[in-house]
Parts: sequence; structure tokens; C-alpha cells
Amino acid sequence: MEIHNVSFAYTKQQPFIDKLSGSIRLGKITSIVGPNGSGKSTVLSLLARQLQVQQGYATLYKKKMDSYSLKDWAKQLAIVYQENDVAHDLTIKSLVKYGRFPYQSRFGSWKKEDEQAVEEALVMTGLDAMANKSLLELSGGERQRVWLALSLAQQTPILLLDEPTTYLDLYHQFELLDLIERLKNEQGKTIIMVIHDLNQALQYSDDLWVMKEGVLVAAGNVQEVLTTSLVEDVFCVRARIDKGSELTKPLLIPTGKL
Ligand SMILES: Nc1ncnc2c1ncn2[C@@H]1O[C@H](COP(=O)(O)OP(=O)(O)OP(=O)(O)O)[C@@H](O)[C@H]1O
Repeated sequence: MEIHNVSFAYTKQQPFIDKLSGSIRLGKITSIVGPNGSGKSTVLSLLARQLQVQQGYATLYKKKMDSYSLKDWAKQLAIVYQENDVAHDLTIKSLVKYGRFPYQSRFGSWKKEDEQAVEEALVMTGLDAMANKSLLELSGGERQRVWLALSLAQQTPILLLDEPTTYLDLYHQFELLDLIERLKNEQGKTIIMVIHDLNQALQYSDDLWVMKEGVLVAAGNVQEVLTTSLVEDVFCVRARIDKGSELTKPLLIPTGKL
């Protein structure tokens, strides 16, 4: 996936995202990090076509993003936001079924493969045993898993996740990140996720995009990009990096504000 000089403005003044260019490696996990308000979610929304690119363009398999119909785009790419509104009287399964929407023809019926995709998504997210529960009965973290299940039922090769671990306790954060890693390793999915925890980014991603004030200031292999001087420049935080061993990944240790 390639992004060429993409610009976007929320207001008529200066573009907020100004001529952003970069590539996303397919079949890899790319984490987008950066301070609050730096444009991470905006970039996800532009790729999901929830916001419209105003200048420049993005391509997938060398074909321009805009030349895919919205329905075809929804077969390529699913997005899970951090916060979602929903009519609460739905059951988990009935919400996850909406992931099959791009595959339904106007008068089409619900097919065996639709049912199978929903079941698989429920099993993968550990929601199968409670599939008939109402969303009202769920905790914030459980509800977050339902949204992930919905996007998995969509069976797209690309998954965009906006702060997927935010509402989860530490155990469930690692459980979800392990699931994301499995989706990459076993199904070859491309994952693009916004994440605040730099150590989780270090542990789980292949590539890192670093945003600051709407600009992509660094991109590339996560271990090469995430240096102490970058953390100082972008986050205004002092840090040191424990290089780890053959068995362990590096660890970033923040030591205070600059
Ligand atoms: N709908 C909107 N209308 C106007 N401005 C917006 C809108 N959504 C976001 N912004 C502004 O765009 C900027 C970037 O927001 P964005 O949500 O992309 O940042 P972020 O890096 O994801 O932040 P965070 O880490 O706080 O979630 C912010 O200054 C924000 O106030």
C-alpha cells in the first residue's frame, strides 16, 4: 500500500495532514505512534475512506484507493475504532453479522460462508460462548472485542485498529496483541494500528510510523526508528533503551519529562 503526498484539512486554513507519503508493507504489523492530536486517527480514517483525501492519493495493489467502490474497499480493509456507539439491545452475534454486509447482494440471502465467517470471528475473539448475550451486559473491554470480531467477520486482508488495547486490562492487552500477531502469522493479514504504549509497539510491530503535528516524521523498521533521541524530539520525554537479549525484545524505559 502506497501513500503519495496526501493532504487533508478539517478546516479551511492550513492542511493538517500536509503531503504525507509512505508505504505500508503488506502482511506486516505497522504501528502508528505520536503525541495526542498528532494525526494518527486522522490517517486511519483517511485510509478507511471515512474522511476524504483532499490532495494526493493512496494505492493498494498499485490501484488507486478511490477507484475501488466503497463496497469493494470494505472487502479489502476493516477498521475498529476506539469508541463505538451502538443500539444496545443487540446481541453480540447479531452485531458481528454486520461484518458480512459487503458480501450481501441487494436481495441476497445469508449464506453458509457468511455463517462460517461469523462463527470463526466469534471463536477467534473468545466470544463464541456468549454470542447470544446482549451488548448491554458487557464490560468496555468485552465490547471492544465484539467490534474486533465484527471486523474479522468482514474477512479483509487489511485491518486498521485505533488504540485496540485502551479499555483492556494488562492480561487482555497481551491476549489481544497475541491475537493480532496470530492474524498476521497465520492468515497473512496486514495490520495498521494506532498505539500509545511504545513497548507494545516495539514488541509487536514490524514497522513504525511516527507522527508529529500532522507530519510523518519517521518511518521504517521499529527497532531502527525508535531511538532515545526520537522519543526526546517527538514526545519530549527522556528515555533509555535496554537492548534485550536473543530471547527478549528491547525495552524502552522512560525516565521523565525533558
Ligand atoms: N472532526 C474533527 N473536526 C475538527 N478537528 C478535528 C476533528 N477530528 C480531529 N480533529 C483535530 O485534528 C487533530 C488530530 O486529531 P487525531 O484524532 O487524528 O489525533 P491523534 O494523534 O489520533 O490523537 P490522540 O492520541 O489524542 O487520539 C487534533 O488537533 C484534533 O483536535
